[in-house]
Amino acid sequence: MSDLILFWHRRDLRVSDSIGLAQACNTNARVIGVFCFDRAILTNDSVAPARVTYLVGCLQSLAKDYRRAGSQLLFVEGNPVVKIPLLATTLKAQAVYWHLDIEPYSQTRDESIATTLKSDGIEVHTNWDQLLHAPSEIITGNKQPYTVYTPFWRNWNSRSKPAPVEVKLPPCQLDATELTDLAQVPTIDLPTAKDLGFTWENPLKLEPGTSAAARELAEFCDRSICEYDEQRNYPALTGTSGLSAALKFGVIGIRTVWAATIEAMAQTSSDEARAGITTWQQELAWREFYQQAMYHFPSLAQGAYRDPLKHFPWQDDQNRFDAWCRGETGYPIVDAAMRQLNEIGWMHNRCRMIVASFLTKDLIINWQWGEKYFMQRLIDGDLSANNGGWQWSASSGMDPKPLRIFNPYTQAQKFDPEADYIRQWVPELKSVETNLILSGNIPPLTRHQIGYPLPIVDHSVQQRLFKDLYASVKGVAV
Ligand SMILES: Cc1cc2nc3c(=O)[nH]c(=O)nc-3n(C[C@H](O)[C@H](O)[C@H](O)COP(=O)(O)OP(=O)(O)OC[C@H]3O[C@@H](n4cnc5c(N)ncnc54)[C@H](O)[C@@H]3O)c2cc1C
Repeated sequence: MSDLILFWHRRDLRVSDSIGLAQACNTNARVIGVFCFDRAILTNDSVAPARVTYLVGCLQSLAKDYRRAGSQLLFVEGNPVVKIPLLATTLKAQAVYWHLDIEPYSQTRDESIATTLKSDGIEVHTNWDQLLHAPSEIITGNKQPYTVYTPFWRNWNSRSKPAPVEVKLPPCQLDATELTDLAQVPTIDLPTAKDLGFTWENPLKLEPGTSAAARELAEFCDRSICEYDEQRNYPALTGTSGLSAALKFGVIGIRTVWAATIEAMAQTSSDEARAGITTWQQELAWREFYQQAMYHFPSLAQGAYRDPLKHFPWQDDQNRFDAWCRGETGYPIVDAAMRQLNEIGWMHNRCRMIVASFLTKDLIINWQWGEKYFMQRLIDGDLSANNGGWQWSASSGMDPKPLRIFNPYTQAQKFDPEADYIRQWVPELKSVETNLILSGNIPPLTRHQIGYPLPIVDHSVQQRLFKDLYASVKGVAV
């Protein structure tokens, strides 16, 4: 055994505020980082080019941070179950450190790797890092996981939160023998997204790397955290943080993010501002709620949580689905949102709820089709948040209000009252009067002239049909 520790990066692409990396660096050992391009993840059909492009950019920035500290980040490619133990044994590492994850795939993979490493006499050190509270920490009085958000939030919010962790990454260079041995693994140069088979030509919603994420957080705290309560629902405004991709890949530590909210709170005495900050903290709690749900109920990843929706007679019309994907349903707010997703790989939360309700309740298409399409497009695509959002919208998930049907017209009237967002993403509607766009009463001739489709379904008819189908599976009228 050498005095070398490997820190395996996964959803923690940073060298600051990192619990495991701080622990590794506090030993007297040498520490280097490793990232594995997992072929199983990269070749499944739910990968978004924008997400891979962001990931590669973040890895570039992480490698730079290692170099700046006089250390290094290694890259390997293949099956981590094979590659991580192979790298550790080749370098005769004394230990491998990593952060725990809630996803079923990651847990199975990690168990297998831990078993191999231990049988090779290599220590394994793991910590929870991506959550403010580990899944087992926030449980009901009966020691059960929460299945309803509000009591989860009360419990979660009542607990003190850990402060950001200081990391002192020491310089570490591999010696000549270690460098020669690496050829047996082998390590690779950091590939581009194109090398990995993904092309994303449009600008990214968020610049990759820790500095950009820190800047975005600071700007959000200056610009809009205090007005978050009023602004977060208006997609034409920049009223949200835009940090979702950074949080998904751990480009910023969750403790750092929380500390920023506490600081913002300390700097204001206005009740409205405090309400805005609290509402944003509640979004961070939603993120943790869905992660702990996935951890405790991994079958969520496979399908509906609620019984009535487990065998729902979805209509699954491929042509309607394709029109939804392209943003050509004839419903302006739905089309604007889907085109935003297709063009920038991100969609505003209000619009995610609108298009998800439209797909499931108006087109009566299985929510899992939408869940997958989102994963194929989103820069922030994340199993637990995406699955939670889709199950919430489909009324199949952990939510006490079972049937929620959004009216796309009233949603647009309320949240895009000047149709600015709609016109931004559906330019054919630029010269159409606002009230016609918002009410859906754009005359068929105008639609024809500007090349904008007729509505592919009638909202009131479909809403009735959905309710009838729901009543038939539930056995009660709705
Ligand atoms: C159908 C549907 C699918 C979704 N899919 C994803 C997804 O794949 N990945 C993802 O990160 N979020 C997803 N969300 C949640 C939410 O839409 C995004 O987190 C948010 O729009 C990201 O923008 P922001 O960073 O500006 O958010 P902000 O409003 O600034 O919120 C701050 C952070 O809190 C977290 N957050 C906010 N809302 C939620 C929520 N409802 N559930 C879980 N976490 C939340 C995110 O990490 C977000 O970055 C989905 C929501 C719905 C309704």
